[in-house]
Amino acid sequence: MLPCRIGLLKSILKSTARICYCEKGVKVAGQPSLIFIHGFASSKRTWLSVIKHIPHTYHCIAIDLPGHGESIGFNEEYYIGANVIDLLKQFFDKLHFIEPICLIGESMGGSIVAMFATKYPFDVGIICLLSPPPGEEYETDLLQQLRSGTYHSILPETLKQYHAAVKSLSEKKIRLTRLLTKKYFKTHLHTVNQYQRILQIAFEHDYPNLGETYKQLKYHTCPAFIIWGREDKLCHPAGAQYLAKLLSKSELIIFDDCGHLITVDKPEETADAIINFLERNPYYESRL
Ligand SMILES: CCCCCCCC/C=C\CCCCCCCC(=O)OC(CO)CO
Repeated sequence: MLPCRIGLLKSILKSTARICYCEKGVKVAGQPSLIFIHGFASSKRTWLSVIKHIPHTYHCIAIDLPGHGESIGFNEEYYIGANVIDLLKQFFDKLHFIEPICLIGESMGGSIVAMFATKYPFDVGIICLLSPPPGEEYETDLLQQLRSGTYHSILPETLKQYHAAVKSLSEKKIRLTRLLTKKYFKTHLHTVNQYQRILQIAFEHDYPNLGETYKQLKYHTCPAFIIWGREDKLCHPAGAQYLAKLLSKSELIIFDDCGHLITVDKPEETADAIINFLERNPYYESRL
């Protein structure tokens, strides 16, 4: 089991921010720490299924983003990408990593990884992007629907919407027991308004600039690993090729029988693929 810690930050903004995180292993000289960033309306918990397959010799940290999981004490300013990036920078500085980090982000977390890498290139040694929203050029119907303000496909509020959401985001035959469903409605329903705000702000501020953000990545020389699910209905799989072309040292893997939720559909395969990529891209190369 991963111990949970709270990193208390005197924030750049008025309020005090707390980033809650889980940690496995210790920092190792010559090896990047792996930092996992979850997607929208998710939390560090989604990574546990992946991290349990990462060898103990690696240092892993999974964080809760502002407004998510057990990270608390935020105001709306923290839902603006630039502020999230600076908050993460402060947080990483406090942890005193010995090497440039390996940043791994799923979905919206992947966009955050891309934004972080463009703003603080020297802090980052390797990036892994798991089906990030590829920007307006590659928009799916589902994403268009979200952008126009209909959120139930990822923020279900009724039992029917909940079943439909799970079905469209994952290829796994998840047996929705009453316990699982009850848990969702207990933990999520009261935060629906907050999540809606996060989406509104993201679509207003950062989403329109995603194309530009990804384009800036082409000046980035760190190795980049892109992972996608062939059956992704939310973030278009064409985004995989698009990003792979933009990034100079990139590699791409597309999982069959895999929807948008890669950490649900292919947790072990994801861990294995990331470790394999890291071992084929030794840390010293990323400094060149
Ligand atoms: C904390 C505030 C961060 C603000 C920074 C925003 C930067 C990104 C800009 C726009 C993203 C729009 C979101 C598109 C849908 C994401 C789908 C997604 O994450 O899927 C989840 C399941 O819900 C998978 O785990």
